[in-house]
Amino acid sequence: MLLELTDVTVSYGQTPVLFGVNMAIEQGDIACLLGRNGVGKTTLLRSVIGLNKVMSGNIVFDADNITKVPTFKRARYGISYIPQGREIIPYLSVLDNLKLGMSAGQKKYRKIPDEIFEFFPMLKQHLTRQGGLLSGGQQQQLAIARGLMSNPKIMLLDEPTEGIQPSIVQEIEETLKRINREKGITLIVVEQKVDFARQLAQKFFIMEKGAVVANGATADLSDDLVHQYLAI
Ligand SMILES: Nc1ncnc2c1ncn2[C@@H]1O[C@H](COP(=O)(O)OP(=O)(O)OP(=O)(O)O)[C@@H](O)[C@H]1O
Repeated sequence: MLLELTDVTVSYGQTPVLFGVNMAIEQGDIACLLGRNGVGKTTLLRSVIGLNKVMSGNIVFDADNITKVPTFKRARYGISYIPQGREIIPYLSVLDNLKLGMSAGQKKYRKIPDEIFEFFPMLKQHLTRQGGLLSGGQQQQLAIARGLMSNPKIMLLDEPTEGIQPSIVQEIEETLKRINREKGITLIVVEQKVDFARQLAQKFFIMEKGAVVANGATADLSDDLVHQYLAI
Protein backbone atom coordinates (compact mmCIF):
# COMPACT_ATOMS: atom_id res chain seq x y z
CA MET A 1 0.00 0.00 0.00
CA LEU A 2 1.40 3.42 -0.90
CA LEU A 3 -0.88 5.50 1.34
CA GLU A 4 -2.97 4.27 4.23
CA LEU A 5 -5.16 6.33 6.53
CA THR A 6 -6.40 4.58 9.65
CA ASP A 7 -9.10 6.11 11.87
CA VAL A 8 -7.96 9.64 11.03
CA THR A 9 -9.76 12.33 13.03
CA VAL A 10 -9.35 16.05 12.36
CA SER A 11 -11.01 19.06 14.01
CA TYR A 12 -11.12 22.76 13.30
CA GLY A 13 -10.90 24.15 16.82
CA GLN A 14 -13.55 22.26 18.80
CA THR A 15 -15.45 21.21 15.69
CA PRO A 16 -14.66 17.71 14.45
CA VAL A 17 -14.61 17.51 10.64
CA LEU A 18 -13.13 14.09 9.91
CA PHE A 19 -14.43 11.25 12.08
CA GLY A 20 -12.18 8.21 11.76
CA VAL A 21 -11.38 8.17 8.06
CA ASN A 22 -10.04 4.92 6.62
CA MET A 23 -8.57 4.86 3.16
CA ALA A 24 -6.00 2.72 1.34
CA ILE A 25 -4.37 3.70 -1.94
CA GLU A 26 -2.11 1.40 -3.90
CA GLN A 27 0.92 2.48 -5.91
CA GLY A 28 -0.26 3.34 -9.44
CA ASP A 29 -3.90 3.95 -8.53
CA ILE A 30 -5.97 6.78 -9.86
CA ALA A 31 -8.55 7.27 -7.13
CA CYS A 32 -11.31 9.84 -7.03
CA LEU A 33 -12.69 11.23 -3.82
CA LEU A 34 -16.35 12.11 -4.13
CA GLY A 35 -18.95 13.61 -1.86
CA ARG A 36 -21.23 16.58 -1.44
CA ASN A 37 -19.99 20.03 -0.45
CA GLY A 38 -18.59 20.26 3.05
CA VAL A 39 -18.19 16.53 3.78
CA GLY A 40 -14.44 16.93 4.36
CA LYS A 41 -12.72 16.11 1.05
CA THR A 42 -10.41 19.13 1.09
CA THR A 43 -9.66 18.58 4.78
CA LEU A 44 -8.68 14.99 3.99
CA LEU A 45 -6.18 16.06 1.30
CA ARG A 46 -4.80 18.79 3.56
CA SER A 47 -4.31 16.24 6.34
CA VAL A 48 -2.32 13.99 4.01
CA ILE A 49 0.05 16.84 3.09
CA GLY A 50 0.18 18.00 6.73
CA LEU A 51 -1.72 21.29 6.55
CA ASN A 52 -4.33 20.05 9.01
CA LYS A 53 -3.28 18.46 12.27
CA VAL A 54 -4.46 14.90 12.85
CA MET A 55 -5.97 14.50 16.34
CA SER A 56 -5.97 10.71 16.33
CA GLY A 57 -5.31 7.89 13.90
CA ASN A 58 -2.41 7.35 11.54
CA ILE A 59 -1.23 8.22 8.07
CA VAL A 60 1.34 5.84 6.61
CA PHE A 61 3.04 6.70 3.33
CA ASP A 62 5.42 4.34 1.58
CA ALA A 63 5.90 2.35 4.82
CA ASP A 64 6.68 5.46 6.92
CA ASN A 65 4.33 6.80 9.56
CA ILE A 66 4.05 10.46 8.54
CA THR A 67 1.20 11.46 10.86
CA LYS A 68 3.36 14.02 12.67
CA VAL A 69 5.84 14.85 9.92
CA PRO A 70 5.78 18.55 8.87
CA THR A 71 4.46 19.53 5.45
CA PHE A 72 7.80 20.40 3.83
CA LYS A 73 9.16 16.99 4.71
CA ARG A 74 6.08 15.25 3.31
CA ALA A 75 6.87 16.92 -0.01
CA ARG A 76 10.32 15.35 0.17
CA TYR A 77 8.74 11.98 0.84
CA GLY A 78 7.05 12.43 -2.54
CA ILE A 79 3.64 13.92 -1.80
CA SER A 80 2.50 16.80 -4.01
CA TYR A 81 -0.64 18.83 -3.35
CA ILE A 82 -2.43 20.87 -6.00
CA PRO A 83 -4.98 22.93 -4.08
CA GLN A 84 -8.42 23.98 -5.16
CA GLY A 85 -8.17 27.35 -6.89
CA ARG A 86 -4.67 26.43 -8.14
CA GLU A 87 -2.80 29.16 -6.19
CA ILE A 88 -0.71 30.38 -9.07
CA ILE A 89 1.31 33.48 -8.11
CA PRO A 90 -0.30 35.98 -10.50
CA TYR A 91 2.55 38.46 -10.90
CA LEU A 92 5.28 35.84 -11.36
CA SER A 93 6.02 34.46 -14.83
CA VAL A 94 5.00 30.95 -15.81
CA LEU A 95 8.68 29.98 -15.57
CA ASP A 96 9.04 31.37 -12.05
CA ASN A 97 5.82 29.70 -10.97
CA LEU A 98 7.25 26.39 -12.22
CA LYS A 99 10.52 27.01 -10.40
CA LEU A 100 8.60 27.39 -7.14
CA GLY A 101 7.79 23.69 -7.39
CA MET A 102 11.45 22.74 -7.78
CA SER A 103 12.54 23.31 -4.24
CA ALA A 104 9.89 21.09 -2.65
CA GLY A 105 11.07 17.61 -3.56
CA GLN A 106 13.94 15.32 -2.66
CA LYS A 107 15.58 15.34 -6.07
CA LYS A 108 16.19 18.92 -7.19
CA TYR A 109 15.99 19.73 -10.86
CA ARG A 110 18.40 22.44 -12.02
CA LYS A 111 16.25 23.32 -15.02
CA ILE A 112 12.71 22.59 -16.07
CA PRO A 113 12.80 19.01 -17.41
CA ASP A 114 11.68 18.60 -21.04
CA GLU A 115 8.97 16.17 -19.98
CA ILE A 116 7.08 19.04 -18.33
CA PHE A 117 6.66 20.59 -21.76
CA GLU A 118 5.81 17.23 -23.30
CA PHE A 119 2.92 16.95 -20.86
CA PHE A 120 2.02 20.64 -21.15
CA PRO A 121 3.19 22.05 -24.51
CA MET A 122 1.13 25.19 -23.92
CA LEU A 123 3.42 26.25 -21.05
CA LYS A 124 6.44 26.47 -23.33
CA GLN A 125 4.71 29.14 -25.42
CA HIS A 126 3.87 31.21 -22.35
CA LEU A 127 7.02 30.92 -20.23
CA THR A 128 7.57 34.66 -19.82
CA ARG A 129 3.89 35.52 -19.33
CA GLN A 130 2.57 36.44 -15.93
CA GLY A 131 0.74 33.49 -14.39
CA GLY A 132 -2.27 35.66 -13.60
CA LEU A 133 -2.81 36.37 -17.30
CA LEU A 134 -3.37 32.71 -18.20
CA SER A 135 -6.89 31.35 -18.57
CA GLY A 136 -8.31 29.22 -15.74
CA GLY A 137 -7.57 26.03 -17.65
CA GLN A 138 -4.01 27.12 -18.39
CA GLN A 139 -3.47 28.04 -14.73
CA GLN A 140 -4.68 24.59 -13.73
CA GLN A 141 -2.20 23.01 -16.13
CA LEU A 142 0.54 25.22 -14.68
CA ALA A 143 -0.44 24.15 -11.16
CA ILE A 144 -0.22 20.46 -12.11
CA ALA A 145 3.11 21.06 -13.86
CA ARG A 146 4.42 22.88 -10.77
CA GLY A 147 3.28 19.92 -8.68
CA LEU A 148 5.29 17.60 -10.93
CA MET A 149 8.46 19.64 -10.38
CA SER A 150 9.00 18.01 -6.99
CA ASN A 151 9.19 14.61 -8.70
CA PRO A 152 6.35 13.18 -6.57
CA LYS A 153 5.18 9.62 -6.00
CA ILE A 154 1.64 10.79 -5.39
CA MET A 155 -0.30 13.89 -6.43
CA LEU A 156 -3.33 15.11 -4.51
CA LEU A 157 -5.55 17.24 -6.74
CA ASP A 158 -8.45 19.24 -5.37
CA GLU A 159 -11.13 19.78 -8.03
CA PRO A 160 -8.79 20.23 -10.98
CA THR A 161 -11.67 20.79 -13.41
CA GLU A 162 -13.59 23.37 -11.40
CA GLY A 163 -14.66 26.29 -13.58
CA ILE A 164 -12.76 25.06 -16.62
CA GLN A 165 -14.18 24.85 -20.14
CA PRO A 166 -15.00 21.32 -21.40
CA SER A 167 -12.30 21.08 -24.10
CA ILE A 168 -9.58 21.83 -21.54
CA VAL A 169 -11.17 19.44 -19.02
CA GLN A 170 -10.71 16.70 -21.61
CA GLU A 171 -7.08 17.73 -22.14
CA ILE A 172 -6.42 17.71 -18.40
CA GLU A 173 -7.99 14.26 -18.09
CA GLU A 174 -5.74 12.89 -20.83
CA THR A 175 -2.63 14.50 -19.35
CA LEU A 176 -3.36 13.15 -15.87
CA LYS A 177 -3.76 9.65 -17.33
CA ARG A 178 -0.42 10.02 -19.14
CA ILE A 179 1.31 11.23 -15.97
CA ASN A 180 -0.05 8.16 -14.18
CA ARG A 181 0.84 5.73 -16.97
CA GLU A 182 4.21 7.08 -18.07
CA LYS A 183 5.60 8.19 -14.73
CA GLY A 184 3.76 5.73 -12.49
CA ILE A 185 2.54 8.58 -10.30
CA THR A 186 -0.42 7.71 -8.08
CA LEU A 187 -3.26 10.23 -8.15
CA ILE A 188 -6.01 11.15 -5.70
CA VAL A 189 -8.48 13.54 -7.27
CA VAL A 190 -11.29 15.31 -5.42
CA GLU A 191 -14.05 15.71 -7.94
CA GLN A 192 -17.62 16.97 -8.17
CA LYS A 193 -18.26 15.74 -11.69
CA VAL A 194 -19.14 12.06 -11.47
CA ASP A 195 -18.73 11.49 -15.22
CA PHE A 196 -15.22 12.92 -15.16
CA ALA A 197 -14.35 10.80 -12.12
CA ARG A 198 -15.64 7.66 -13.83
CA GLN A 199 -13.55 8.32 -16.93
CA LEU A 200 -10.37 9.24 -15.09
CA ALA A 201 -10.21 6.95 -12.07
CA GLN A 202 -10.22 3.19 -11.55
CA LYS A 203 -11.19 3.51 -7.90
CA PHE A 204 -13.58 5.69 -5.95
CA PHE A 205 -14.06 6.74 -2.35
CA ILE A 206 -17.26 8.46 -1.29
CA MET A 207 -17.33 10.65 1.81
CA GLU A 208 -20.31 11.66 3.88
CA LYS A 209 -20.18 13.67 7.11
CA GLY A 210 -16.45 13.33 7.62
CA ALA A 211 -16.04 9.63 6.91
CA VAL A 212 -15.52 7.33 3.93
CA VAL A 213 -18.84 5.54 3.50
CA ALA A 214 -18.31 3.66 0.25
CA ASN A 215 -15.42 2.66 -1.98
CA GLY A 216 -14.62 0.31 -4.81
CA ALA A 217 -13.87 0.16 -8.52
CA THR A 218 -15.39 3.04 -10.52
CA ALA A 219 -16.89 0.38 -12.80
CA ASP A 220 -19.06 -0.51 -9.79
CA LEU A 221 -20.02 3.06 -8.92
CA SER A 222 -23.75 2.50 -9.22
CA ASP A 223 -26.46 5.05 -9.91
CA ASP A 224 -27.89 4.16 -6.50
CA LEU A 225 -24.68 5.25 -4.77
CA VAL A 226 -24.56 8.40 -6.85
CA HIS A 227 -28.15 9.14 -5.93
CA GLN A 228 -27.66 8.39 -2.24
CA TYR A 229 -24.42 10.27 -1.63
CA LEU A 230 -23.80 12.66 -4.49
CA ALA A 231 -27.06 13.92 -5.94
CA ILE A 232 -28.03 17.36 -4.70
N1 LIG B 1 -10.59 26.65 8.27
C1 LIG B 1 -11.74 26.14 8.69
N2 LIG B 1 -12.23 26.45 9.91
C2 LIG B 1 -13.38 25.92 10.36
N3 LIG B 1 -14.15 25.06 9.66
C3 LIG B 1 -13.73 24.72 8.44
C4 LIG B 1 -12.51 25.24 7.87
N4 LIG B 1 -12.34 24.71 6.64
C5 LIG B 1 -13.41 23.92 6.43
N5 LIG B 1 -14.24 23.91 7.50
C6 LIG B 1 -15.49 23.13 7.64
O1 LIG B 1 -15.13 21.77 7.60
C7 LIG B 1 -16.09 21.01 6.86
C8 LIG B 1 -15.39 20.25 5.75
O2 LIG B 1 -14.87 21.17 4.79
P1 LIG B 1 -14.06 20.71 3.51
O3 LIG B 1 -13.65 21.94 2.77
O4 LIG B 1 -13.01 19.75 3.89
O5 LIG B 1 -15.17 19.94 2.69
P2 LIG B 1 -15.22 19.55 1.15
O6 LIG B 1 -15.89 18.23 1.11
O7 LIG B 1 -13.86 19.67 0.56
O8 LIG B 1 -16.18 20.64 0.58
P3 LIG B 1 -16.12 21.48 -0.78
O9 LIG B 1 -16.55 20.54 -1.84
O10 LIG B 1 -17.10 22.58 -0.52
O11 LIG B 1 -14.70 21.96 -0.94
C9 LIG B 1 -17.13 22.00 6.40
O12 LIG B 1 -18.21 21.94 7.29
C10 LIG B 1 -16.43 23.33 6.48
O13 LIG B 1 -17.34 24.36 6.71
